[in-house]
Amino acid sequence: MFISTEEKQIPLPSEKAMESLKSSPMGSNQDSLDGFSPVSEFHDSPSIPVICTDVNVVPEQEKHELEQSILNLEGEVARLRLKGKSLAEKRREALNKILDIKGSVRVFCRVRPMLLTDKKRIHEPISAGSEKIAVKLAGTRKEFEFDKVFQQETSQEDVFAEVEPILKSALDGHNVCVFAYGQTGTGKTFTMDGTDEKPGILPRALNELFHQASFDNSYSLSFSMSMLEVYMGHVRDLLAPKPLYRAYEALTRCNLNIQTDSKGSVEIEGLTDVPIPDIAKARWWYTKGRRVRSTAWTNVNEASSRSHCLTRITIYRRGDALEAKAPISKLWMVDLGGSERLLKTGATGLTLDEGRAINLSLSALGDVIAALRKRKAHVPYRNSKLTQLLKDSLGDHSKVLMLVHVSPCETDVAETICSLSFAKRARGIESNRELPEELKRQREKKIMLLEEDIREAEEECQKVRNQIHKAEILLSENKGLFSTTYGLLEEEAKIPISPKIDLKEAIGIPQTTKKNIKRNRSKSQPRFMTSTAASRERHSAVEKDIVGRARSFRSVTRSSNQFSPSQSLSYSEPRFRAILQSSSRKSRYAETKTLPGDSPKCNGSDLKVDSLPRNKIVTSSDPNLRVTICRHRRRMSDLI
Ligand SMILES: Nc1ncnc2c1ncn2[C@@H]1O[C@H](COP(=O)(O)OP(=O)(O)OP(=O)(O)O)[C@@H](O)[C@H]1O
Repeated sequence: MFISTEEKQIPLPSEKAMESLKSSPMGSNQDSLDGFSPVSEFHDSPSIPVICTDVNVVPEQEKHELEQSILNLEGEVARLRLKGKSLAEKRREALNKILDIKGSVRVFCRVRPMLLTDKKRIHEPISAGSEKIAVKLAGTRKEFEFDKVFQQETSQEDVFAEVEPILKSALDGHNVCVFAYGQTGTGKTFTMDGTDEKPGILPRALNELFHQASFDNSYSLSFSMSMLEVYMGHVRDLLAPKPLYRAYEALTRCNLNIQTDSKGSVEIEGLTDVPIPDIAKARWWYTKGRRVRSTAWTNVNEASSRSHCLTRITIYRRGDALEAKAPISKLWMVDLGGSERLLKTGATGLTLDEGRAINLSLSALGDVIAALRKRKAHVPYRNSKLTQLLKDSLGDHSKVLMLVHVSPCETDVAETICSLSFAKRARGIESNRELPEELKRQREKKIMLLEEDIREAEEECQKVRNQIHKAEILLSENKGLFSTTYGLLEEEAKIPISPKIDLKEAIGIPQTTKKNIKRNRSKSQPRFMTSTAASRERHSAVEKDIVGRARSFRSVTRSSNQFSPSQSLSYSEPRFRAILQSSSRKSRYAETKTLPGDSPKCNGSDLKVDSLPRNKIVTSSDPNLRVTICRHRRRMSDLI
């Protein structure tokens, strides 16, 4: 018999048996085949030596080849994983280059659309382009430039599309901060949280993180979440369990200490950090945190716009080399307090203090970002709680994205100019020092090429992931096949007489007593087909030898990380052969499922096989197995 693979036709040992059978005096006669049992053990009759050799050695070859196929599939999975890792590295490098060109601090501006509640506009105070925004005030025109300007009609999807690369940086191990800054009512919360119909950056980012984690083959990514609020210079844990009775505990939870360890990593003492194993849990905790914030605001008469709300996602990974999960990065998403009160309010008392606190922290944040953008040696982190909290996420190797929100209303123009000036300062580029057009064009071209590289790497990565998935399915099926078939064979070796019968029991054939089995077996086979003590001994010696060699082969193969190209391609051959042989073996087992008194025979379909084109031959008489073989073949061809 033959099976066709992509590369060539492989003669299977059992085919030799069939051919030998035909050429033998017995094989030339159809009737004489009735006495031939494919499950025969060794038989010592010198008149039909070929049959004896084949039917006894084939199972060992099948076993060896199936084992080889498993090893090759394992090697293939390892090779594909390595390929995936190197593609991911390529993508990471390209993304890093883009972010380096664009700068580790990026500032976007979003103009809120007109609302029904807004006063009717008389003049258009704001005109926005893709990177520039101009504001008219009392006959003067001020122009501001940003990395990106989102006009009034920009959708949440489009905003998120620009934010997404920075999330990938977080997954790549960079600490990341995304800030929403602006006057109250300009859409900070809309951008960060959004609505159910139009989700904002935070829910989309959570989705994206879990989506990316589900793709990650080389590392097992996991996440945890914390939420806190900075109000009047105090740090409050938004996810802490309710401190119902202990006033002291409640107080300390409202004023957490910030520590920096020897490596410069920021620790917030006692801050609740909840694991988020899936998106549903993540959303649940996020909603809880938001609700606590709102409640607190109502209870203590504290406006959301007068505190900063920070959500921290810590990203962990457990890699091949890492036993314990280790945090790799922090992703901060910050809805900053509204800035207008700082300018407008002539408040006294608590309101004045709140205004001062916000004023101080926002200006401290502006100073830090400007220092980072200008790559100054000294960065003034210590000037506010907000910047202390974010110290390790605003420095070297971190990425910062500031989204400045402005109102389109004429009545808010003064506030708008203040916000845009803050953003310009954070951006650290004075108008008169803008890049020349030619340099800009070159940068854009380079970015486009790098983006193309990223796209290609991602597409390739996706293909590799699919291949890994398919190879893993095949591997687990092969392992299952191996353990069902040969696990039982090893068991059967312990029973000296009639070893095949236990296999029948194990594969679900109605049980019969050993006595019956012996009788049936002796009835079902001519005496010359049954194994002798000597042949059994020889069989077991051969088996031991093959198993020993397979094991030593396995250890050699496993020690090697990479398979040669020929191995990676040719694994399909033994794999098919093994499956086919296993199936033919199973079909032979099926034939042993004879009722007492029945004699096993080569049925007509078995004989027809030879008249079929060789590449169409499927040896199994078991329809389930035929399906399995076809499925395996399809998957293997998908893989290549
Ligand atoms: N891009 C937008 N598209 C549609 N509606 C928007 C947009 N931006 C803001 N809004 C609407 O404007 C109103 C104020 O927005 P939002 O509450 O997000 O402002 P804010 O800056 O967070 O205010 P605060 O500082 O008080 O929290 C909301 O009703 C919101 O739905």
